[in-house]
Amino acid sequence: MLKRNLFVTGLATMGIAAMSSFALAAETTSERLVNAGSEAENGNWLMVHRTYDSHRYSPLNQITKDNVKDLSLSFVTILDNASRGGRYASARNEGTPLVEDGFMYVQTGWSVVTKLDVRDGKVGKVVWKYDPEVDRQWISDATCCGAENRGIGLWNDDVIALTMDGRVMSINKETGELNWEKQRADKARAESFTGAPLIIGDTAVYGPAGGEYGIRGWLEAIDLKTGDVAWRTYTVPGPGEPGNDTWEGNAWETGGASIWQTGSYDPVSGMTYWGTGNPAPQIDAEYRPGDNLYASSLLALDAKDGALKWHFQFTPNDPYDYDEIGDNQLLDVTVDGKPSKMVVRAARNGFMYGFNRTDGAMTYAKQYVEDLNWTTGIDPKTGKPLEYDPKAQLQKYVAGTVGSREGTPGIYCPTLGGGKNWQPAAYSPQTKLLYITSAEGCSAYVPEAAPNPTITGGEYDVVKAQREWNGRLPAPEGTKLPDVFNGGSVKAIDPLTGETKAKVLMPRRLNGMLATGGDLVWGSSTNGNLYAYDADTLKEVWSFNVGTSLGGPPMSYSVDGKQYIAVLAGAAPAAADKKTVPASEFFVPTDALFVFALDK
Ligand SMILES: O=C(O)c1cc(C(=O)O)c2c(n1)C(=O)C(=O)c1cc(C(=O)O)[nH]c1-2
Ligand SMILES: [Ca+2]
Repeated sequence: MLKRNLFVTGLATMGIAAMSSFALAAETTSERLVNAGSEAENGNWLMVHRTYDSHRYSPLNQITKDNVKDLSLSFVTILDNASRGGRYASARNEGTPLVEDGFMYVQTGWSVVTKLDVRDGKVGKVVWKYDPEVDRQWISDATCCGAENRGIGLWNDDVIALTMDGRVMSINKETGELNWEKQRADKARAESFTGAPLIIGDTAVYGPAGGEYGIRGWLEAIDLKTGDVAWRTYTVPGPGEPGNDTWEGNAWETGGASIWQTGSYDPVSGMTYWGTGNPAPQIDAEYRPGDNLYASSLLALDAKDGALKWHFQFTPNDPYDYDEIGDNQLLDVTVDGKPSKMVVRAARNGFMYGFNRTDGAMTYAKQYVEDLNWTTGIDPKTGKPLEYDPKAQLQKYVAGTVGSREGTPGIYCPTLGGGKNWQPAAYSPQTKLLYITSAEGCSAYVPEAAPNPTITGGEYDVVKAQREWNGRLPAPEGTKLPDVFNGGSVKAIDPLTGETKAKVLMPRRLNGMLATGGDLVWGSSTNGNLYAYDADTLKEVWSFNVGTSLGGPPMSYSVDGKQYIAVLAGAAPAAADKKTVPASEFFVPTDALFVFALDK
């Protein structure tokens, strides 16, 4: 296959003297990544959640509550035609741009990587583009959610990027040339890569999406010096391994527990924290009696060898599609006068959880969504939902919330998509609050028996399986959903207790959060708006509509002392977006970068 590399500046043909005028980017060493939150890196954003603790906090404070009214658009770069394909109206560019010393790196839906020179603040100059020429038809036909990307990584002189059709690529940062690529996800099983890799030491850590159609999930580290696999840990235990008995028969082989949002890393302990997706099939638990470890769980692993140190399962035998892939914030705090190392997580099942991140002991679980009906609470001792029955093979939770193949819908809140989904949270060390964006409301579905038994068995035609079956049917006409608020929210939560301190309700959740040093919190929407909120009150203090659906969460960087806010467009508008921005109905999905700064 021909690989297209467009060296836009023509750098390759210039002399050495001319080249020296291009400030060669410094190496992204592992030391810099460990210190990505230090003052020396204030202007940079070197990994998808900015720092290993996943705080998505930029200390830049030029833009404040008082002057944000003067924020304006600095430049726009169209990155591609909208990554349309197959069943989907557009790509979902859910990535966070990375910025290192005035150069930006982004990846869009069809896995194309672009390097831009953003130093002059007036235009995003494309330096190079690398197009891995992914199998677009396969992506459109066989993946659950279309052409999606949640970001990339930087390691030394290279960009580390994953493709939706399952490759790990190392691309030279200066030249945009491919160093090497490895096919790591199994297309025959519909494994694909949608989450960003996490660079730890000389490895990249990542795992595949594909939990909707029966993969056996895994997390893997690749040695970036050699391209060899350093370790792979399956997120569903095999025969003889602890937890395999939580799957009836051979259901473990296609048990899901995929990985599609990037984990966190504690460089002091060497532990890395990742969430896993739903057990497969997503709604119909009758295919997989048992708790289904380690699906819908938080895993703590040794980053050196992938050994599982502890796990916590949020929704055992999950009958709601409550994937728990979401981001996890690491916090070093003082509780009752004692230092405490925590990991916190707003779970898709509607509860905010705190854990001791050394041993996994749950410190609290508190409801954060407006409405939740599938359980009456979480047992503070066991961490299990109160209705959990350790002897049952199929959990029923609160009556009426789990549907049956016979046609009774399960009516449950939060919705199938959560609660909080992949859209990442941000934590501000100034306000000591965690900012999340969540869906509010309820869903109703009927589990759908597979038309033939092989469809859940792994040896199937993934494209045919996608067309024939998605494991659930809409509830029968006339089914009444609980009469509750239906939409989205942004909430400020005290991560030590799970208590909600401020909130704003809206028709649809945002694409993830950013917190900045000027006491602002930022979010972007498929309605085309970039929003700034007061970090204390969540009062909206500024917004701007870009005229096309934004897809990714915002980030912040600086060049020569000037602070910028950047965000990716590339998504389809939703019906609810019309409530806030009527014109969104006619938005044309566009793969683009929007960058803002104070106009002075
Ligand atoms: O189980 C999986 O492997 C898997 C993968 C993905 C994905 O990679 O986008 C999503 C989901 N599940 C999912 O359940 C879900 O709600 C979802 C939303 C989105 C999105 O991009 O907005 N992706 C996914
Ligand atoms: Ca899923």
